[in-house]
Amino acid sequence: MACSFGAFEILDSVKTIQRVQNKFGQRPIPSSEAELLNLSRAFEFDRYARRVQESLSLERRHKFWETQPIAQFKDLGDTTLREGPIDPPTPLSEVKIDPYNLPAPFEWITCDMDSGEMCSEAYHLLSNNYVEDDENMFRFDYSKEFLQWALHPPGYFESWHIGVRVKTSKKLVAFISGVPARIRVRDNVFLMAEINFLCVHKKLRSKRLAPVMIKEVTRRIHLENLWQAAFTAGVVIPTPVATCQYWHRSLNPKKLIDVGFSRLGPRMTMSRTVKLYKLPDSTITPGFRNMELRDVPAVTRLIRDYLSRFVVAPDFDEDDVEHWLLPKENVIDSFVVESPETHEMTDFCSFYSLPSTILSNPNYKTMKVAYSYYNVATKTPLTQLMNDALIIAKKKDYDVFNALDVMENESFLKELKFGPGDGKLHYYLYNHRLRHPLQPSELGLVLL
Ligand SMILES: CCCCCCCCCCCCCC(=O)SCCNC(=O)CCNC(=O)[C@H](O)C(C)(C)COP(=O)(O)OP(=O)(O)OC[C@H]1O[C@@H](n2cnc3c(N)ncnc32)[C@H](O)[C@@H]1OP(=O)(O)O
Repeated sequence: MACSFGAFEILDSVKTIQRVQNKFGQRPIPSSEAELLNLSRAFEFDRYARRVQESLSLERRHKFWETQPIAQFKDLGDTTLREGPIDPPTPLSEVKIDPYNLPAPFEWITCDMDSGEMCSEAYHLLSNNYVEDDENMFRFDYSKEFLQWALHPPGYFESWHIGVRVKTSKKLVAFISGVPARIRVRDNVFLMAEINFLCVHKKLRSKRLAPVMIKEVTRRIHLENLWQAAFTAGVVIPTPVATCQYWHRSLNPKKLIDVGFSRLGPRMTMSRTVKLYKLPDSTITPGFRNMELRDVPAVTRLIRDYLSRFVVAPDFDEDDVEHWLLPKENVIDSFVVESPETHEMTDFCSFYSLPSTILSNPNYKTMKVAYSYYNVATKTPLTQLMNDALIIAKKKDYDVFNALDVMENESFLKELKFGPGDGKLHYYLYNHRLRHPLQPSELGLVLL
């Protein structure tokens, strides 16, 4: 069961307790009324501290995660712990050579995602077993093209695309993947792995297969001399570096209401709702156009400059920008604003395509969903730029446009009629400790 205190509340209370305790350390004997009041407050804080401690001990144990080099809940608020890598790299000669043991019926495979057959198998595993919403109404349906794109960035390692098969039937029943990425945390750039697409077939859940898969991908990453990783998850494990929220902008409100993704607001009719979310037919920013290969150097400059202001962000070079941001049909859409007069590249926006399967609706099978990716506005107001992105997404027949509250997204969400979702997305770093959890606006990283 999840703890009744959120990680941030706990950190806040621990920090407050420490502040009060530090004060008392300097002034041993309270005499004035004010000091007595402070003392009684301190007792309250003390009680609160005990409650926090108790709730932490009641908190479900994390048998696996407690053994891993990640910030633990009990470390929250401990300002004596150093920021940065938790464990030093081990000599490569000491990294385990053999794969971890799987239960006897299963075997490891390395997935060649260039092979149509392999990619199809991974696609089918994920489209039937990957992430669902809390009510099991929708399930992510990453396309094959998307998976190939997501798993083949510059310098990728095929050995980090890992499957588990049933030995006898050869059926693929689990998957996990990593890709390399340079990620800057404050002033230091780390070569990390981004971990994604961890999936165990529904029939094999709760059998502790996930920890073996995580250990195996870790081993294979260590063999390439990488020691840090970044990932996101909907679940809370020790310890999020940030907790973000998804916001949704209806593009096709009627369908979204019909399939139960959204509800008709109070005192709203369907026709008023449709009108509320209506968008212009074409974009309004002069010089707004699709990004092309020739734009890679200018987009790289724009994006590097922009991302430098966040605490955690990718360290993109031109190869990364070409891979991650050049448009790819039904995978990634990217746009630049090129000044019609000076031909200077002033702004950039992008979204990726991740449909969801609609589970058990008689009329609709799929929901077309665009996800805000990286956006940089230096001349055009960000809200206007994102409105143009919404216009394009609508023209491309997306049903909804999602955005996290990372980077500067908060500044446009309400004005552009995004509504807050109920799901949270937690960001994690493996083998890297941050002194404090971050605000979503301090994050310059979007993981797929
Ligand atoms: C240096 C390099 C390092 C590289 C590695 C970096 C770390 C990468 C980490 C992975 C990043 C993945 C990023 C993504 O892809 S996030 C997407 C995750 N996938 C899904 O949600 C798809 C649907 N669900 C499933 O397929 C299964 O429920 C999964 C496979 C998720 C768990 O399978 P199952 O339900 O059958 O459980 P179990 O009995 O085998 O194992 C239970 C243990 O697993 C821990 N658990 C459960 N879910 C997650 C989760 N999302 N991240 C991390 N840990 C998770 C859980 O707390 C417990 O440990 P502990 O609480 O007892 O300690």
